[in-house]
Amino acid sequence: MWRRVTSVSHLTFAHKSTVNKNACTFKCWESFTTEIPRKEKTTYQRAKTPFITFVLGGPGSGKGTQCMKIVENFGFTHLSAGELLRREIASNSADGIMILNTIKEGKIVPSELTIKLIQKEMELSDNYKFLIDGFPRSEDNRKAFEQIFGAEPDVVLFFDCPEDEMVKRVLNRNQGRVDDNIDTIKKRLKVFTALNLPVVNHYLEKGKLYKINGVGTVDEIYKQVHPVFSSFHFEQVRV
Ligand SMILES: Nc1ncnc2c1ncn2[C@@H]1O[C@H](COP(=O)(O)OP(=O)(O)O)[C@@H](O)[C@H]1O
Ligand SMILES: Nc1ccn([C@@H]2O[C@H](COP(=O)(O)OP(=O)(O)O)[C@@H](O)[C@H]2O)c(=O)n1
Ligand SMILES: [Mg+2]
Repeated sequence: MWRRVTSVSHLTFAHKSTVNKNACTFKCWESFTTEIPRKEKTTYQRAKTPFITFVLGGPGSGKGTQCMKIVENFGFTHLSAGELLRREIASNSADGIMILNTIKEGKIVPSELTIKLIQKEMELSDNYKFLIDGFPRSEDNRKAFEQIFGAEPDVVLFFDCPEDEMVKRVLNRNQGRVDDNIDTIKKRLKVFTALNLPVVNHYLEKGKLYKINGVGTVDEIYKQVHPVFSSFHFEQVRV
């Protein structure tokens, strides 16, 4: 039996907060003690602390595609920073035009704005497992997240893919995105090398980085991803 907990600011990130312990609140679920604890329930479920995965990689490296498989298998909530920004453009918000121009130029939207959108989605969610896809894309993104959330990610996935493969995939993506053209992709690749790789190196040094070879079929790549999450002993949604 499950009951909903509406205010859990006292639980949030308390175990790993270094900056701002009460910065963010979440909804989550708590089990009654009358239920016999099942063996596979994890420390994370019992502690009810958010489990945060950052999903990094260049444009077209396969982040979104692999996130869908992680959601299917492990029940994560997928938050794509790019999707949240595109949704903001579509809603004609005050920042819409600035976001659109930034995306067309392949540049990075101000961190506080992107983090506000991520934070809102996390607060609306009843889940505690989050995939934050396409974030942080710069050291500024990373530092602002740590400052605002008072926490670091539990896992950082990095999809390593050669530029020519990424360009090919983006140009074939066919989702009507304003940035899926050769001019923007060239700019995005430069921004990726200059701003995103330092973030990758940061997490490598911290021992949190799982580097995945992003070349191969979707299933071949997922075979490398799956053990990362199995090792945390989440209940699998689907085998
Ligand atoms: N392993 C793969 N091999 C070939 N194409 C892929 C692979 N993974 C994803 N794609 C395709 O490449 C494009 C970019 O993938 P996507 O998941 O959107 O990447 P990202 O989110 O990193 O930009 C999509 O059209 C997707 O269907
Ligand atoms: N943290 C982020 C993520 C995306 N973005 C913007 O959104 C664009 C598209 O991001 P995305 O994650 O959807 O792109 P893909 O890597 O999926 O192709 C980026 O090129 C940036 O302009 C950002 O400014 N900051
Ligand atoms: Mg994507």
